[in-house]
Amino acid sequence: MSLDEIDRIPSLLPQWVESSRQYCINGKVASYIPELSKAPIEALGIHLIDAQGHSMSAGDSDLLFTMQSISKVFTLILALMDNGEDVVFDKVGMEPTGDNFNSMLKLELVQPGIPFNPLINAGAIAISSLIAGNSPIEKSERVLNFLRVLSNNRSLAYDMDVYRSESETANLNRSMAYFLKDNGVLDGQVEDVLDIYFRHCSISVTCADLAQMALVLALNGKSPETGETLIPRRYVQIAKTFMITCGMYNASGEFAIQVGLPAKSGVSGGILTMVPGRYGIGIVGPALNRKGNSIAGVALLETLSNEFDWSLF
Ligand SMILES: NC(=O)CC[C@H](N)C(=O)O
Repeated sequence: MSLDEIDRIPSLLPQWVESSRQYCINGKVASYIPELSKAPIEALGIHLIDAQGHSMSAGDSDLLFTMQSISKVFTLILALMDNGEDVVFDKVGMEPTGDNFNSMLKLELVQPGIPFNPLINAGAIAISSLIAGNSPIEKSERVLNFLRVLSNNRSLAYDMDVYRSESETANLNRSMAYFLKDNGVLDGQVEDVLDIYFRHCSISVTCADLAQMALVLALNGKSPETGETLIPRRYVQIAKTFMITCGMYNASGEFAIQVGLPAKSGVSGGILTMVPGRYGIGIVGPALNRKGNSIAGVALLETLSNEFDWSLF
């Protein structure tokens, strides 16, 4: 951390959170998964950890929320570690869609059945079928354990209410999964694959958990505590590239211009981002903008990135 930042972040962060919080009223909490609609619309929290383990937080950083699409970054990494690049990129592409995360439009239009990338729902469902394990339960446990290691939090667990709520209402994801199965993209039973997907989306975290996971990516896969390699550098590179090109849905270009950091958002209002080599950052703000990203969270990141010149570009 540069001296300037050490001095300024802790004192400025609370006021930046409060000024960004005012955008919440222009956003909407997701409700297509009924349980998510219970989230507090005015909440905004942030947690930052630097490479030396110093942490800072402000606002509602203790709020628990589900990872949702943020988990897709880590199932991609685990699928790469389990199968290698050739197998994974046989099932999913490497390109942004420009469409909504749950769109089916290009699934049939371009290369039938092959999702454009692993961060849209269709791509992440295909990735769920590539997680190694002898049973759907074992596969889900491997994902949860991987995230427990990366977050350095052994008690990470599912939010079963959100899990059930999504599982009961996921007609669109179900239809995509059956379409993928029909095109030979999914291995195994469709419902088993969907169960793995719903479970990893419903892993419950705080901003500190996201910041810790992000810090591992910021350090190119190394544990901040022990220096041990938790993820091969090549797979971190792939994940970070997808975060830049597709991590903020079809607002990824705008986010790259305004903030310029690899990031992944989720429909519960979480954002995981990092300043490579320096910080892991976790944010929550359940009020979403029209593209589905945390409206206040994006505003807060724009302020931070501009103040400290964090853009990679
Ligand atoms: N954008 C998201 O976070 C979407 C994840 C959510 N579980 C879904 O499939 O719809």
